[in-house]
Amino acid sequence: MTDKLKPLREQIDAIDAQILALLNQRAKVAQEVGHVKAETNAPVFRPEREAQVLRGVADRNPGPMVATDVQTIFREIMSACRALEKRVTVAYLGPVGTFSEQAVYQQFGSAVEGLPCASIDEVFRATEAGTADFGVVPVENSSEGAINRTLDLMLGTTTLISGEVAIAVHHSLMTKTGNMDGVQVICAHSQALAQCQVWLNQNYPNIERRAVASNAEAARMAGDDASVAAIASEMAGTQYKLGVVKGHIQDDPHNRTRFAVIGHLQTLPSGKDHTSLVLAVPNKAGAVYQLLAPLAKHGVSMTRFESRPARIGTWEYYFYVDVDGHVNDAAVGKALAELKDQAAFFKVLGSYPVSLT
Ligand SMILES: O=C(O)C(=O)C[C@]1(C(=O)O)C=C[C@@H](O)C=C1
Repeated sequence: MTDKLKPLREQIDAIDAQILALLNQRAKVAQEVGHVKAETNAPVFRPEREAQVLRGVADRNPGPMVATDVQTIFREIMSACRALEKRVTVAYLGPVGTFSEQAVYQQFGSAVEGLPCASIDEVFRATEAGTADFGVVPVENSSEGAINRTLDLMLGTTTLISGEVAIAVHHSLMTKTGNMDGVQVICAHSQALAQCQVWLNQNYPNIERRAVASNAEAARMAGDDASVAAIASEMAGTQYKLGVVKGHIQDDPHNRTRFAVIGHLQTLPSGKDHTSLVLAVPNKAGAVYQLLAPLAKHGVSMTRFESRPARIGTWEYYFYVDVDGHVNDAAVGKALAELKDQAAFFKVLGSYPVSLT
């Protein structure tokens, strides 16, 4: 056995030496890129370029490595190279261990400075003020729909959406002991309680449920008190030394949350982009139908349509619309110019590469 392993391990050692040399060769080039950017004050993080590199390696991957694993490795390589240029700071809805934090690493890799914030409002404030270079905020969940606070804050922010990232959201029921003995309350963010309600009704109908600021906060509370069970990610459970009572308790096994990366960067076209807009129309019959006509006219597909009350006491709404393409694309540009002419309110939230996941 060991006789057979030895030459194979020698091969792996030799390949690793080549990988290491190549990684550092790449890092030196990235440092040069960093110097060029510093001279012109150009942005270090370029989401469109990173998306193109990640799509490219998946397209060219000969196997047997799985394309998504190759992307994970290259995301980390770019993250480490980027950190040699500048380590970007990214604000997110904390504390440590939230799905928002997971989204930060999914988008930026691990060579990044995470800045946990107490609320979505604070993520916007930190990014607007420049305390953080970017912010990551939840936009919608596949089971529960829009994250209304994020939509409301998008209206008035000076930041732009420069990227999007979607992650699978798997909830676990966890306690200090790994069992439910003596548990009096199940804590989680209201979204997580809603995403697990069928399972909770079936399994623990008589235990009180309490909404808290975040799932990670619930995990922290459970770590302090054996009468509290938390619904959170296993990552948060590890953080607060919890045992898993039951994993994957979300009602939808394909539960996902999409996050927006906000910042001051106008992302360039990557070849596969989305553009987000907010619109309002005068309150009259057929107005919404007419409003969207320019999209059809110029062959621009709408990928999302969401409405929010304008909160001015009348039955008026803001419409959040995502379309395929980038504002710099001719068809999107023409459609948006016509939309703008008709709308009572019009704001482009940003154009950015379509999420890889
Ligand atoms: O191409 C660039 O602009 C780089 O800075 C290099 C690099 C990379 O490592 O490939 C790093 C950071 C950017 O976000 C994009 C790509």
